[in-house]
Amino acid sequence: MERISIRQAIRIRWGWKRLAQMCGLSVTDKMPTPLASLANTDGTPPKPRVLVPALKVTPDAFGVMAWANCLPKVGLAEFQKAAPYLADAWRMTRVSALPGDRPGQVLLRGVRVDPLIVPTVHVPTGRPPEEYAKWDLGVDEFGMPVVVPLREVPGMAVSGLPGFGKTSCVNRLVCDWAPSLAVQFVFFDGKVSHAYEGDYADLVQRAFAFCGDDLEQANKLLKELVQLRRARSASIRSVLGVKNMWHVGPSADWPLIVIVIDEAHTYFRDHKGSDPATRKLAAFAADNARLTEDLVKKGRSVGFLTVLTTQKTTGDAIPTFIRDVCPVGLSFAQKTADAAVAALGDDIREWPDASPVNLQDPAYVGVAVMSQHGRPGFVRIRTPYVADEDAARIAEQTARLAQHPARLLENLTGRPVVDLTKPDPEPPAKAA
Ligand SMILES: Nc1ncnc2c1ncn2[C@@H]1O[C@H](COP(=O)(O)OP(=O)(O)OP(=O)(O)O)[C@@H](O)[C@H]1O
Repeated sequence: MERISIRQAIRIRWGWKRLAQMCGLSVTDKMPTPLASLANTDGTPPKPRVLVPALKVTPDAFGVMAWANCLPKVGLAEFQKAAPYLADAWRMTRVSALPGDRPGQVLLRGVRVDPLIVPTVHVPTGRPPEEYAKWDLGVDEFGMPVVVPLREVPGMAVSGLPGFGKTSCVNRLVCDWAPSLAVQFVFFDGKVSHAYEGDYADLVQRAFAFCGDDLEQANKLLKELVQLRRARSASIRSVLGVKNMWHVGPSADWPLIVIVIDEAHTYFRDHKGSDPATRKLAAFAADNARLTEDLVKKGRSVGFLTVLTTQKTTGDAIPTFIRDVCPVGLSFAQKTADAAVAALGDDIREWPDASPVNLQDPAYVGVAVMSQHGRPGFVRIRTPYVADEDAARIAEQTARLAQHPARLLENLTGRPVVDLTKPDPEPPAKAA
């Protein structure tokens, strides 16, 4: 693939001067340079010069990256307008024009093969990540890496039809972060009753707690987590000396707690019926939603990140008061436009090309849609597959790093984590 791209890059470089002029990416400079004026001794008017943007082309497996310098009246907008013609001339599936690495530069990304339909595999290295809370998701439709910073993010919702890669996507995050002592995991898997049955059978070794589809057990574990959240909130100033953990970053003593709630609808779904058993389930579901809301709404500054995955993020699956406070939303294929709106917000209606409804073809297993960071619109991402053996290897290698954050906090404060059933402790009296 790369060899073909090298040949294409050479052809692009050779033909650039002519093509740029034909695509309107040139300017005519009528004013002679001082050197031309000096050289002009016979008095004839100097010829105008045609300037084309300088171009540097680099090939890679998907196609080429080309950096072009802007000229007067030839800027990003002109390159964006010319992109479809460049794609045809360069024999590319798509060419995009983006701002370059520095002002006055434009990056042209040409892809020969569509990166979205080429499945990729990620083999976790087993080394701690260089940066905390950085989520490498995969590549976008132009083969460019997509990274989501999850610092200060309290929650995210991953949705999509069954079998389109939600679990594999979350697996990657867990495998990449598992080698760090500054991250602790807890898994809820609403699809199974016991950890050994489901997708988390191997990863569970790296978690400090696990819960299956039992609503009562989930309620107990969520209560413990809220208890821990409250204990952290009460002691963060005295232990870390700051009000927000992200100002100092997570550490082995005060780790980032990643709560993965897979098949989240299991825990929150409303149970209709008047018999005592159904009423009990409904009460647990309502309480689980309330506790999860607490973790998402109040957990950010004390180091909680809640990851909810479900097939549909409509209000009946994840209560809207939880979904709407998750700043990051990712959607794999969806069946209906309403499901796409629930997952990605109303804006997706204005970007029909990017809608996850178009991803129902099996070629798009592992492809997700996310809103662009700091820009309008949406990005489609090819996420890599993480093999079960690799996930198992990482979990086994890092199992000894799993520690209960409540015990870690008790070591720091010398006090047991407060009981949720007791009222809030009085705030410490202000120093005179
Ligand atoms: N990124 C990917 N690239 C290629 N194939 C993938 C990818 N992710 C998943 N798959 C394939 O799809 C199958 C189902 O993936 P996964 O379990 O992650 O889906 P899911 O959306 O979590 O489904 P469910 O909702 O049923 O749990 C995997 O066994 C794998 O074969």
